[in-house]
Amino acid sequence: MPAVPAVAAAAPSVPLDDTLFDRIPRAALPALLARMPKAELHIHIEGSLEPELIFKLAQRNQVALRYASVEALRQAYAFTDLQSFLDIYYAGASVLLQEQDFYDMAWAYFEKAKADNVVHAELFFDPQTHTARGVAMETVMRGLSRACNDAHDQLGVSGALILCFLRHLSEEDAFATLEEAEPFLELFIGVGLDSSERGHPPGKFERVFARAKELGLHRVAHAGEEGPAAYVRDALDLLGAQRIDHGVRSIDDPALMRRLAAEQIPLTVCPLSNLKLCVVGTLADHPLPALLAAGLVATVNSDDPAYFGGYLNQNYLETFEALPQLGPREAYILARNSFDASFVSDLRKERWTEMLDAVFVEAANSGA
Ligand code: HPA
Ligand SMILES: [Zn+2]
Repeated sequence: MPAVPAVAAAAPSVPLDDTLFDRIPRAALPALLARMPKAELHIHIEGSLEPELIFKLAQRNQVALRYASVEALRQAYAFTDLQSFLDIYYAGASVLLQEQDFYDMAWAYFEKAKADNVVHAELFFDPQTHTARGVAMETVMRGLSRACNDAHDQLGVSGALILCFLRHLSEEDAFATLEEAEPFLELFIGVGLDSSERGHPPGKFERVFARAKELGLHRVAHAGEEGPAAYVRDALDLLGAQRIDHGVRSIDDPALMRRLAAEQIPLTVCPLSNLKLCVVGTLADHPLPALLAAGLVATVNSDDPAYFGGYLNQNYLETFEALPQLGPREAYILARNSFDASFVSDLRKERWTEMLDAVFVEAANSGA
């Protein structure tokens, strides 16, 4: 018996007939990847803070930085693991103080998302990083949600917010954060779990995730990025996670792979992040093709694009360039998966799928 199920059982239906993908030459892939509509489901909004904006906000708010210039800061972006990145990421976020700062950061992201033909983004934010510095929960919430509203109205990109608990902090701190966020329940759609994974298993947050469920919130969790496949199973069983962020270490556990495929649990995979944080040695070694071949609902995302070398289209482009197993069919499936795995209505998913189908039919008919 094969270790994992075949792809056909779980893959989304494809437009028209399957030969459509064969009519699209590989040379047309970069333009197609860029042009196709897509959703982004794993982006830490604080990780979209570009060095230029960090310096601008530092000046505006009179915050001292450890780096003398934009160039010096950028040069520090050489990471050996998750923690080496997180240290710089939290330092960068220290310039965010006013509602307008959070707005400016999120608006800058939405402009990049629009350019990448992202139709919908579900943004993680880390309130504890800000409330610990004396910034009010309301300041964070209002700035980010105003940017989401304006992105919808002015750019036609929809956005939703997911509040992440920092897993290196205590359960008590997470509970206090959720309580502080309760007056703003209409401004965010779910909770997540991020920060240092090793030594902080999902079980630590079982009760706070149960409370989030009671409040009617969606639940996602980072698991299996640096931590073991067992953390993915714990995120499902103990936290009731509806999506797994990263999850690439699931590849080590055939039984878990079968479960993820059977239950169609989406994984929000971030290839450039995995490369920059040394989760994989090269993109050519990335498990994305194996995850897709096993019938998992894998998606491509940027994680912390200002730190990891690119926004969403750059992730697609570099990943497809490095992995010849990925072609037009996989591009279609990844975009479809991004819609299917999002927390929106079936009607909206259908609309985006029709747009996606039209782009692929046109690419097949023009042979380019
Ligand atoms: O990739 C990540 N992993 C965990 N926590 C994070 N916080 C921002 N990015 C990440
Ligand atoms: Zn992440």
